[in-house]
Amino acid sequence: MTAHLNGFKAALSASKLQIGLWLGLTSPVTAEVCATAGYDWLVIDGEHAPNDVPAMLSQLQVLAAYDVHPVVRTVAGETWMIKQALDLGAQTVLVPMVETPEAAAELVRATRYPPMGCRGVGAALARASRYNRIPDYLATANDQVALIVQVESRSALAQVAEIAAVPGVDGVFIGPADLAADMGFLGDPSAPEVRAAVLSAIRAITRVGKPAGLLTSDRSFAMECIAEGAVFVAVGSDVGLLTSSTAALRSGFPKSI
Ligand SMILES: O=C(O)C(=O)C[C@H](O)[C@@H](O)CO
Repeated sequence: MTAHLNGFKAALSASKLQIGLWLGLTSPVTAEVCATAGYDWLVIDGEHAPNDVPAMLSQLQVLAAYDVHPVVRTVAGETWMIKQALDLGAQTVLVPMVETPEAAAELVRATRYPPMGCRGVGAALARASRYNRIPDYLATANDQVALIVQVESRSALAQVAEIAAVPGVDGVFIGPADLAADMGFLGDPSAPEVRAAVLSAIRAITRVGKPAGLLTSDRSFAMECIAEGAVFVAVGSDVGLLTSSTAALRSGFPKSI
């Protein structure tokens, strides 16, 4: 019996649309508020938000009570970072700035136990195995772990089909902000050239039978990407929602005299 099925991985494999939200506030309280809003996945962002290991752990613990899938984004694709995220209990890891199929293959190895990979065995101490209370954790972990790689440069985009096709890559996320920067549109992920590149990448990923994903807070572009075949689409962030709604609320009242 597999005690911890990765429903998100199964949904991606079945091309079942998954709508997500970015978590950058590092709070288990706000994570729990977001967990009851109806999203399918929530990204605990360790790349651009100060989500350190204790913060990741507390958010993973609160999210476990809800029907939402936590995804942990590591700062980079270092084997030790991935090992730490998986042992914390993340079943799906998102790794930024993946440039080549070879790099993707190394990341696959980092997420899987031998003989498929090189993930270090520490289940006896790890929340991932519920501290060894999941009897078949080691035997089933490789099948339940999901690796999502981020493609977010012109050079990576040129090899996106090859990256997507790497066995063990369970999804490819296109990063519009970094792709825009690399394309010369720093700060403008909505530039027509960037959007065209994102849509082209979605088609290429889908053609090799892998799920494509992205983050965009532009609803019309999100719907366009979904129509193009995107499967896992994050549509905003807790930070963005808080900054915009707090300002909007205040603007409805007279300025302080
Ligand atoms: O490049 C991107 O876009 C992403 O990878 C998502 C961003 O990093 C996210 O933090 C929003 O800025």
